[in-house]
Order: sequence, then C-alpha cells, then structure tokens
Amino acid sequence: STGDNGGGGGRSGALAPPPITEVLQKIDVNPPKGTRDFPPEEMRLRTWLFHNFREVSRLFGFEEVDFPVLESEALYIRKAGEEIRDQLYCFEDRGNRRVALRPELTPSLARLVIQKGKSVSLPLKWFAVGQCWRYERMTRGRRREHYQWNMDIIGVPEVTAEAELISSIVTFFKRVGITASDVGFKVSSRKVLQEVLRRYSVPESLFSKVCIIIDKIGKIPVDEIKKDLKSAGVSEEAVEELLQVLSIKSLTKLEEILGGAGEAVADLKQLFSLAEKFGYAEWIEFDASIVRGLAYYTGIVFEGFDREGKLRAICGGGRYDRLLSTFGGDDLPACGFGFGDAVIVELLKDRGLLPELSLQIENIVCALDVDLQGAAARVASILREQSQTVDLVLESKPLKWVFKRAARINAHRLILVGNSEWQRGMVVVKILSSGEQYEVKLDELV
Ligand SMILES: OCc1cccc(Br)n1
Repeated sequence: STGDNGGGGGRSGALAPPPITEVLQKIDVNPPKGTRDFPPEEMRLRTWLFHNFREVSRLFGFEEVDFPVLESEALYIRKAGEEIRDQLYCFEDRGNRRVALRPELTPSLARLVIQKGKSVSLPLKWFAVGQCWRYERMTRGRRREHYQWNMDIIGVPEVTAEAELISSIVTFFKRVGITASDVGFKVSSRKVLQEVLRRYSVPESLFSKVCIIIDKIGKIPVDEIKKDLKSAGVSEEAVEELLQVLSIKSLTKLEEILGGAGEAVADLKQLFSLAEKFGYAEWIEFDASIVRGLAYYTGIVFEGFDREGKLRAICGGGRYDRLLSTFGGDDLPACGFGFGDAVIVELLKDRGLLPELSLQIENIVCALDVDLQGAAARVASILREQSQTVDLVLESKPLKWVFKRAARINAHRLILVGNSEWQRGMVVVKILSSGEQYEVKLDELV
C-alpha cells in the first residue's frame, strides 16, 4: 500500500482511489484447465462461425432457443454407460441440489418442450448455439468446454426430418467452402441393431447399453467389445451376427441380410432417395457401424467425417423418439444434431479455408487541442448516428501515436478536429490509404 495514496498514482487533481488494503495474491491469469479465452482475433473467428450457424438455421426456418448452462444432474443420469455420463461436470449446490454443467443441449430442449406442452404447435424447429461442458482427467489434454450448434425438429415422425437436418449441415459446409470431397456423412439406423437383437430375443432393455458398447468399435479392441456385449447379456451367436451386420457398407447387402420388410431398410432407403432429391447424395454413405454414443437415439443416426480421416467426427445426430418420455413427458417424434466449434476449425485450417477477419474501423476521430475534446466527441456522435464505426481518441496524444493507432485498427479515415477549422464549422478528413486530405463542413460530414 502507498499510505494515504494522496500523492500516489500520478493523477492530476482527480480524487485518488481508496488505498488497496490487502495485498492481493498473484492469481493465475490463464483460464481454468480445459477452457479457453476468446481474445479479439479468436472472438472474430467464433463470431464468424456462429453467424454461419445462425444464418443456415434462419434459412431453414428454425427459431433460436437457449437454456441455462447449469441444469439438474437428473437430465443426464442415464444408465447405459455413456462416456458423457462418466465425464459429467456435476456438483452439489449450496441448496444441496445435484446440478451439472450441461454436457449437451438435447436434454434441455426436451425439458423445455415438455414444459411448453400443448402451448406450442408442432412441428417445432428449434436451434441453439451453446457452451457445453465435460470433466475429463486432463491427462488426455482434451478441452472441458466447447460450443455446440444444435438443430432439432420435434413432431415429425417421417425421415424427411432427418433429410432436412442433413441438408442444413451440407448448406453450412458449402457456405464455408467445404465440399463433398472434403467431408462426408456416414449414415445408419439403430433399427438395424434392434432388428438383429430381436432375432436373438435380446431384451429391449439392453438396447441402449448395446448401442453404447457398439459405438466403441474402432476406439477399443474388438475382443473388448465382444466381452462387454457378452457381459451385458448378449449371446455369443448374437454378438458374432451383430459384428457381421455392423461391417456392412451397402444397403443392398443389408436388405439381403435383414430382408426388405423391416423399418431399418425402409427408413434408410427413403433417406437416400430424399438425399438425391435434396441434391446431396454425393455427401452421404451407408455405414452400419455408425450408432453414435448417446443412449437415447432410436432410429436414423449420422455423423460428419473428414475424408482424410485425420480428425474426430465433425458433427453427429439422429432420431430420438423416446427421450421425452424418459423425463415423464408424452413421447413426441424428435431428431436433431450437435455440431462442435473445435473440429470444424481444425478442418478449415487444414483446407486453408479460415476467413480473413481483421478489425475494420471506418473512422478515427482526434482532437488536435485538449479544448476540442468535446468537439471531437460531437463529431464521433454525428458519424455513429449514421451507423459509422468510430474510434474516438480519448486523451491528448501526439499525431504520430494517432497514425500508429489508425494503422493498428485498420481505420479508413482520420478525422482531425483543429481550432482554425472548427471556428469555420469544418473538420479535416484524411483518407489513410491514399493520403488524400480535404476539409468538410460538419453538417456535411458523411
Ligand atoms: O463432445 C463431447 C463434449 C461435451 C462437452 C464438452 C466437450 Br469439449 N465435448
């Protein structure tokens, strides 16, 4: 502390702030482990990305919604052994309530749909862009938060809903310069699994758990997959047939195995036919091994992947017709997807598609005399009322400093407020790119 602070701080005459009474401990200026700051440059990229998410959602007639980042833990307590459950960022609040930082947006959306009940007309087409959390041991060095774009259609049982959602993601990819040679969608249906399990009289109650185990294909050794399936109660014979079917990559082959009468083949055929009509058939392929890692999917599932195979899934989604009833609501047909903000940026970097997003300020306004600070503020207001961006120099600075700042903020024009001009109702305008300079009447400044 510097005593009474009367003479400290170099403030000319202004009331000195109260003395700092306790010595603050030196804090870690980095954000908590696994989280990110968004300084201006990173924030411009994030704003650009979210703007594209929102523009596509608007094009498809979706309405934006949002929910608290903090939700009741009960929304995410599913017993199927999902990774998302093991990594729940949960705690007990001061009211002894079990709460969690949301790991995904879909349960919140389901909660709001139930809350709204009959007061909303179907179908609902809602989208959200929200931060989601997981608590992972940092040994894996992965982040603990990311922003997810979600689009969901509630109240449409037909596969046209899934086709529409995939179309919206393709529209996003095209907007940012990504093509079908960069990215594809692997598509399947959980009804494929269901139909195989039914053949072996595997109880429906095991369905979600089996899906979560199957989702680990390619992530853990197949022997572990088999062991987990058997310990979950699936017979050896069923396991073998299951893994056989999951390796199928052709709808024709799938139909040979399952027959053409089941819903799985019918849904998938309809989706691929719709993809032709929508004009994105080249973007999608059937892959029976796709089940996705969330317990509540019940039908079509899909995930966006980079064709070079270097990155994790870009996005993923599917049909979840039973989720509402698990929360005590009436079931409604539902489907949606989640699209994270991290893998897409890695892909854009890889493909040289990151946009040039520098700061652009149209005007920098500077008083040439300390007595003209008010006049400069007036000039700034006049320009801002015309929706022009203005960086107003807020203290008396040498011109060299002003020109340096003008360059840093990429200003287009420098507006100088000088005594002699101001007396004549004029200001000096300098176009910084060309050096052209001229006087303008204040009431003609545009
Ligand atoms: O992709 C699953 C997920 C959920 C929350 C936060 C992060 Br990072 N990742």
